[in-house]
Amino acid sequence: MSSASSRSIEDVANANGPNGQRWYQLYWPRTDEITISLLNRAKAAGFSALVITLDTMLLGWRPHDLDTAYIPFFYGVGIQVGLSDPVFMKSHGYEPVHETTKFPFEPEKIRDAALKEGDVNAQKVMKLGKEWLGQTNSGSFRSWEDLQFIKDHWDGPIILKGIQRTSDAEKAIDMGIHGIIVSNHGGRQVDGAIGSLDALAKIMRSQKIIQAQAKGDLTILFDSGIRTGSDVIKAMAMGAQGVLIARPYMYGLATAGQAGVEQILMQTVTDMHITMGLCGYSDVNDLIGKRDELLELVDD
Ligand SMILES: Cc1cc2nc3c(=O)[nH]c(=O)nc-3n(C[C@H](O)[C@H](O)[C@H](O)COP(=O)(O)O)c2cc1C
Repeated sequence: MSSASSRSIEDVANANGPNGQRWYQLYWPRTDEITISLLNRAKAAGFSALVITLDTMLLGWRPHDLDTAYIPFFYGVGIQVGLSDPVFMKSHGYEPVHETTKFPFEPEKIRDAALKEGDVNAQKVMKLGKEWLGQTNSGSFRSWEDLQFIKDHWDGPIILKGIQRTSDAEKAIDMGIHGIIVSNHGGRQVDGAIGSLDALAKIMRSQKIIQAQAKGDLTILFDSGIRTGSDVIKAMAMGAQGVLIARPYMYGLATAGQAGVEQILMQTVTDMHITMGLCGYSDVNDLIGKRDELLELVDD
C-alpha cells in the first residue's frame, strides 16, 4: 500500500481482510511524530513488512506534470493517509477524517472552487494537500544512520526501494536490512537515469550480495519497466527473486476498474508461464540467477 493512497491505511486493511498479506510503503515524513503515527497505524492494521522508498525524498523535475499543473494531492487525491492521520490532522487543528471514501474525489471541482469561488472547504483540502506533500516528499534527505529511528519503531522486515548502486545494496546488508527493491522509479526521478535492469546486473556482480541472498539474509526485488512475461523472467534470471509492476496495473484500473487490474495481473502471469515453458523451465524459482543459461535463448 502506497503512502500516496487514495484510501486510509485502515480502509485498505479492511478491504484486504484478516488473511490478506500486506506491506506498507513509507514516504518518510519530515516530522518524526507523524512517522511514528504511520508506523503504528500500519502495524495495528496488520501490515507485516515496511517498504521505505528512498528515491523520492522530493519529486523529480517533471516537465509534463508542471506543464499541466498536475498535482492531484492539492485537490484531495492521494492524501487520504494524511487526512486520516490523527497526529497530522491535529497539528493543523482538525480531527482526522476516518471515512475517507466520503472525501471529495472531484479534483477539478475542488480546484475550480478553491481558485474561482473562494470555497472554504476546497481551500482547506488544497492547504492540507500541500502540507501533506510537504511531509511525505519534503526534500529532507535521510542518511543511513537515520534508519535506526525506523528500526526503533518497526519490528517487522524492512525493504529499501530505489536502490541502484552496488555500494548501497551492500550497505543495506551491513545495516541488517531484509530486502531491497532495485528500481529507478520508472525513470520519473532522475532524467537520464540508467536502466534499472542494468543496475540489477551490476549489483548482482557483488559476491557479498550473492552470498547474502543465498543465505536468506537479503531478498532482492526489482521494478521499473516490467511489462511482459519475458521481462519478468529476464529480471529473475538476473537475480531478482520477485518483480513489482506499477503503471500497467494503473492502466488496467483506469480502463476497467478492478476487472482491469485483474486482467493485467492475469495476462502478465500467463505470459510469464508460457514464456518460461517455452524456454524449458517449469518452476520460476529455477530461473533465479540463471542469466547465462537464459541468454542462450533470449536477447539481453
Ligand atoms: C503515478 C505513479 C505513482 C507512483 N507512486 C508511488 C508511490 O506512492 N510510492 C512508491 O514507492 N512508488 C511510486 N511510484 C513508482 C512505482 O512504484 C514504480 O517504482 C515505477 O513506476 C516503476 O515501475 P513500472 O515501470 O512498473 O511503472 C509511482 C509511479 C507512478 C507512475
